[in-house]
Formats: sequence, C-alpha cells, structure tokens
Amino acid sequence: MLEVVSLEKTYGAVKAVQGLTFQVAPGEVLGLVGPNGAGKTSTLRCLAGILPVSSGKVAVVGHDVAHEPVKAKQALAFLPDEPRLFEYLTVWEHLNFVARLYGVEQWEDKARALLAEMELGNKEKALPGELSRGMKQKLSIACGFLHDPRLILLDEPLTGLDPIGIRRMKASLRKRAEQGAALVLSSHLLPLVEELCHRILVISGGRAVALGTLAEIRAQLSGLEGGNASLEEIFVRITSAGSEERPEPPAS
Ligand SMILES: Nc1ncnc2c1ncn2[C@@H]1O[C@H](COP(=O)(O)OP(=O)(O)OP(=O)(O)O)[C@@H](O)[C@H]1O
Repeated sequence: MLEVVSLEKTYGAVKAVQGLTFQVAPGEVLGLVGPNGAGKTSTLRCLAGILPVSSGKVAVVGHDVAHEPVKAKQALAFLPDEPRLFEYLTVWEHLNFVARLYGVEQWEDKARALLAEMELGNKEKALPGELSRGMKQKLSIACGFLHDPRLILLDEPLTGLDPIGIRRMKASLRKRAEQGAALVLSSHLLPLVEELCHRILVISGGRAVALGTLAEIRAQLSGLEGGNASLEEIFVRITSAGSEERPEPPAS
C-alpha cells in the first residue's frame, strides 16, 4: 500500500530525513516514533505529497507521489496534529466540500455515520469557532475518512481528545486497519503506539534506528532479548544521546 525508498528531505543545510526505506501493507499499522526534531512530521508530509521529497521515492497503491500526485493523493488521507478547518463552513458543509473534492458518492449517508462515530451528530450546523479543540480534531478526522482512504497518515492523532474520545479513536483506527487500510501513525504516546501498531519505526536525527515488531526490536538489543521491555524503555535506550546500543540499522 505504501512503499518508501531512500527518502531524503532537506531544508537548506538541515538534513531532516535521511535514507528512509520501508513498506506498509494493507491492514497494517506502523508507528513512527522518535525524539523532538527526529523528522517524523517531515516524513509524514513527504509521504502525503505535501512536501516535495529531496530525493528517493514514495509510492501509494503503486502511484508515485511525485509523478502521479492526484492518483496517489486520492488514495490517502493526511491528518495533521493541528486541525485546519475553514472558518466560514459549518461541520456539515466541511463534509460536503470534501465529498465534492474527492467525488464521494452517497456522501450524506457516510457523513452522518462518521459524525455519529466521532460524536458530532448534534454539531452539524456549528462553525469551527463554536467547536472545542477536541471536536475540531474529530471533524478533521471525519473529513479525512470520508473518501475511504486506503492509506491513512496521522500526526499525533489523539492530541486534544478526552479519554472517551481516545478510546473511540483507537477503535476507529483499528476498524479502518481491519477493513484493509494501511496506517502510519506518529506519536509521542508510546503506550498508544505499543497498543495499536503492528510494527514500529524509530527515527532519530532523520535516520531509521530500528524497524520491526516490538519483539523483533527487543531481540536485537543485548540484555532485552526474550524479555518484555516496554517501548518506552527501548526508546530511551536507542535514542539517548551517545547511545551505542542501537540495533543494526534496518534494511527496510
Ligand atoms: N520548514 C522547515 N524549515 C527548516 N527546517 C525545518 C523545517 N521543518 C522542520 N525543520 C527541521 O527538520 C528537522 C525535523 O523536524 P520535524 O518537524 O520533521 O521533526 P519531528 O520529529 O516531527 O519533531 P516533533 O516531535 O518535535 O514534532 C528539525 O531539525 C527541524 O528543525
């Protein structure tokens, strides 16, 4: 569903992402974790075609994001950490607008179901200014899900949600993966990543420092093989300054 080969992103002299290679299969949830400034948002923006890559290749359902941007973007949804909404469109008008952009058939039924799923059923006529931070986040997610994306890219998806909202969102994300979507989720909430993600890509300084299931990453770290060290323990160990305990750099 997603193929990333030797992805590089530079901003002037800053090398934000260096040599990332990985794939995500249908139904798979990949967690993207790393310290502040590691390159997670830059990576997600390149995958979504929002930022041009400096070199390397990103393909979504076989469509190169640089050469077939419309086909690639039709198949994906990018949900940023800060919801970006239109000040003068109501909740319902947002969904109508997105439906027209993506040519979604029978969008009203889908929109109603999504608003119920996001607990926004009574907010159809509200403008963004009348919504709480968490409600804006849920509207942004509902808009992202409306065209049934096959690849869902999420940057800190649970920011601003209350505990019930977090639980519902986890269920929503799991449901999309079970229905065959591929998900890439960046978060500093390591227990969430551990719970939701099938595989984890740890990046530091723009480079991949570990890629695999939690058990696979543990198995590469001396003293942790066969144990049950949490992702947090592993994260601290392999991303701490001066760490020499990194697993072998992942090939893909
Ligand atoms: N527009 C930009 N111009 C110049 N440098 C940038 C720009 N955006 C990001 N960077 C730099 O690229 C590097 C990676 O930033 P990025 O936002 O991708 O990291 P991140 O892993 O998402 O961090 P955080 O966890 O703090 O959100 C950092 O060194 C950052 O300063």
